[in-house]
Amino acid sequence: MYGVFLNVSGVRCMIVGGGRVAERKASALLVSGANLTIISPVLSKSLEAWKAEGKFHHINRPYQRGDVASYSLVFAATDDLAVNTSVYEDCHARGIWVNVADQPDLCSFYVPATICRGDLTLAISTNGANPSLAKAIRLSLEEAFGEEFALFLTMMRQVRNEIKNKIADPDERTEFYRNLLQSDILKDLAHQDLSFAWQTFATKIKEWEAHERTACRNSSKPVGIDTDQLGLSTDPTHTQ
Ligand SMILES: C[C@@]1(CC(=O)O)C2=NC(=C\c3[nH]c(c(CCC(=O)O)c3CC(=O)O)Cc3[nH]c(c(CC(=O)O)c3CCC(=O)O)/C=C3\N/C(=C\2)[C@@H](CCC(=O)O)[C@]3(C)CC(=O)O)/[C@H]1CCC(=O)O
Ligand SMILES: NC(=O)c1ccc[n+]([C@@H]2O[C@H](COP(=O)([O-])OP(=O)(O)OC[C@H]3O[C@@H](n4cnc5c(N)ncnc54)[C@H](O)[C@@H]3O)[C@@H](O)[C@H]2O)c1
Repeated sequence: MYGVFLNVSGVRCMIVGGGRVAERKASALLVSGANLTIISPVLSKSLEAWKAEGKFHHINRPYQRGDVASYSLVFAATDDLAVNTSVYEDCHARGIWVNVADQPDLCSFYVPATICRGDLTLAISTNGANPSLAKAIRLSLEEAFGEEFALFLTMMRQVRNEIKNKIADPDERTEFYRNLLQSDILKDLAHQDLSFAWQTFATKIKEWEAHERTACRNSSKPVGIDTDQLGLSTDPTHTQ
């Protein structure tokens, strides 16, 4: 399997079926900004509520052959094997990417269990072998990856260009980020302490600049962050 993240914002997506599985797929698609249509004679309670809020277009009848024609991404999620197979055949004939809830062999893609923290997305797949394991791993990782990662990425987005300009060499940048992640910055953010986090960031930039000046004065030394010289431990449990 080849993992990708799809930009479905505004993309015409269709779900055939309106039960529990359709609801789970719809929820993730709507959060991602998909232009969603659901074909089903019956909708679950949550889907009815989202419909009332105008979140998707509902075609209130059973699937008819060819309904998928103008869609880019399709999910067959009825409880009827024959209907799901027809949806697959219609998509396959038109080169449309299709997910078939009850037949992994017919899927052109699987939906992974996902954790979203702002710009961070973690996706877990078992290649269809055991979705329950994917869910269990998601639940355990959710504890380890809190909202601090969303805050961290918001910060990094803001300073990305500045850092690129300041630290032009890609290897040095990698070293800088590695070093930054060994600092207290994520702990600061876990306590929602943004000003501490920015201070930690500023300290790391100053340390890099000081090192850069030293490197320029002593041209026989290779340019790069020497964590020993800075007194920084490479032990990830070490805190500054
Ligand atoms: C990850 C997740 C994403 C999502 O759907 O959002 C997802 N299934 C989830 C949960 C889940 N699914 C099932 C159970 C009940 C326990 C069990 O039977 O195992 C539970 C657990 C629960 O509900 O607690 C039953 C089930 N699932 C499939 C079949 C058909 C078959 O295998 O034949 C059957 C048997 C139906 C039956 O026998 O009637 C097939 C697929 N399910 C996939 C994804 C794809 C493979 C993903 C991978 O690579 O691992 C794939 C191939 C197609 C697809 O749907 O994309 C989501 C967890 C979200 C989360 O909570 O994090
Ligand atoms: N992939 C997964 O993650 C996963 C998980 C659990 C179950 N399943 C399988 O997925 C299927 C759906 O499960 P569910 O729990 O959502 O079922 P469900 O009974 O809750 O919902 C089925 C839905 O399909 C609709 N439907 C039936 N015939 C239709 C037709 N001709 N056209 C359009 N809609 C039609 C029904 O109105 C209903 O809304 C089952 O076959 C189940 O075995 C897959």
